[in-house]
Amino acid sequence: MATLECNTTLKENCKNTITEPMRPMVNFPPSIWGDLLLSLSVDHSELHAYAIAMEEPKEELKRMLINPTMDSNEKLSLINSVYRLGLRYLFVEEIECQLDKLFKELKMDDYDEADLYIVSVNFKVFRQHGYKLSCDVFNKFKDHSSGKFKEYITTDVKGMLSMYEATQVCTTGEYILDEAMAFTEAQLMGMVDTLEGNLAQQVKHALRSPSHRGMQMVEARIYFSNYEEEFSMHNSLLELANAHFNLLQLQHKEELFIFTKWVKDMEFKKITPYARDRTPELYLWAVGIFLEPHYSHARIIISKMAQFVLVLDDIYDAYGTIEELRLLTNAINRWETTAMDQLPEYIKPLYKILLDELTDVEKKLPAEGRTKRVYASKQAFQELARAYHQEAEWRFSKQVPSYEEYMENGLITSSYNVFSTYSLMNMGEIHSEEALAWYQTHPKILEATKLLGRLYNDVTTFEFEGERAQQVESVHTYMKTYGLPENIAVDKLKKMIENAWKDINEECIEPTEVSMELLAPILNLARLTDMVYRYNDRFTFPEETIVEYVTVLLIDSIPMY
Ligand SMILES: CC(C)=CCC/C(C)=C/COP(=O)(O)OP(=O)(O)O
Ligand SMILES: [Mg+2]
Repeated sequence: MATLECNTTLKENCKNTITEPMRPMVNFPPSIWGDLLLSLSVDHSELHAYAIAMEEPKEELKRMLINPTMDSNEKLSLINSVYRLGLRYLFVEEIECQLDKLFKELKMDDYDEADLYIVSVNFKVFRQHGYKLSCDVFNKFKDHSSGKFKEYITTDVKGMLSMYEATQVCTTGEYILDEAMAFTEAQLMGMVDTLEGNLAQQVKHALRSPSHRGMQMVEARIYFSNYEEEFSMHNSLLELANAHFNLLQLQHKEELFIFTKWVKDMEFKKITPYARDRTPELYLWAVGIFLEPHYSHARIIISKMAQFVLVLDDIYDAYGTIEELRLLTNAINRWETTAMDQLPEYIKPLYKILLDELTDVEKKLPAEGRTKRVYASKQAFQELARAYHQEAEWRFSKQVPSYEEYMENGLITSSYNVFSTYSLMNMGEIHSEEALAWYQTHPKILEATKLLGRLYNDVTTFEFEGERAQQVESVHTYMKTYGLPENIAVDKLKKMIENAWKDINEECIEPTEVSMELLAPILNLARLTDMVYRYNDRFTFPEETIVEYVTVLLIDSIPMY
């Protein structure tokens, strides 16, 4: 566990500080990776071999997807597998065209004879691709005299698992889905220890992380192992998914190497020894936002931004004195090399890297409308620094703000404005104009994702951060503002997290404000939040889950079939 300690002898490091610094210093657990990451190497002939291995099965799959004679349930199940294996981006047009057709032709009585599994898969597939199939399709599984779900479905484990997965795409006011989520979750939890084989693995994983809320690449890897019987009869899908996973892994490995080398060359360990050392974990964050090979440049940028967010977060709430933080905020607001003179010695190198690197990122932005994009990117960092600083002022003056005041600031300290800005600005020429205009309207999906990020982080970490946070987090501000005990406040905030998910889901239903390609990085940020904060702060304490994910996603390949 990280421990909290104060250090009173660092005056010599902070020449501009007049008073004796009392630092809220935290000993974060060290990185477990050692030099392994710098020994990662990629054989380009292997990359090429996987790309070749994908060609034929990809064409075969296109033919299958547009095959007019395939049964509609079978087709939707195939599209489900394609989605879950992280392959959707390869078949966007074919899938859209098929779903359009199937959705238009759909009649509610088509589902009269369908079982729970089929209804649930169809429902999830339509919703995840933006088609609002009514939740009334689940009415027939309810006994209307008792108002409860029919008893017989509890014996259909596969159906209940599928229903549980389907409820994750629900939107506001769909009460039957709220009930179904609670019902299936309780049923599955009650029986998980009695299950065997793949089904046991599937249920265990879904309860740990439902697929709609999971990180796509993790979900794809798990689906590949646990759901073989759902897709392996389509040989081409099996071959494609196998080669695709390994291809992505090699590419991601190479990018991780580049990012790791940058972190080392910039000497972050030396200049920010107080901060968490989380190189592959940060890179995983970037893979979570963008999975596709063509977003390689964006992934590297996101990783670097995450490194800056991480060290800024730790300097603002785990190391800096309030005087130092005032100077730092002021310098970030000025955003010019000469502002460095006003900074304590130990912060100078960090400030210089931040300015240099962001200037470099800006130079690589598409030329058209660059000025506006540069402004938005810089603003995002300046706003973040001001918000971190505001939190620090509250803490240092032992002032607990109202919940509303805290959250107005807390949406910014979620840091998701930085991630979404840099994601949207670096998706290439085609998207950047549309992205910027949309982003400036404060889209609901982004606001909901920021809320989710702030609340999930606080609800999960307030106990650990207790002393250091000085109650400047959502749980205590909510308790104080509304005069509630801790358990009730936590329940209310958890409800808000669920509501935020509903808003996010709603924003992904047609007609959407922008294309799914622009919504995806924001939806993926919400998914990453779920992955990191569902049970504990897996970012600060990565040893349980994140280490496992880094290993399966970036180190171990899947043997070729
Ligand atoms: C979202 C990502 C990947 C950002 C980089 C790392 C980071 C700042 C994690 C949250 O830390 P925290 O739990 O200390 O946040 P806070 O101090 O805001 O509670
Ligand atoms: Mg922090």
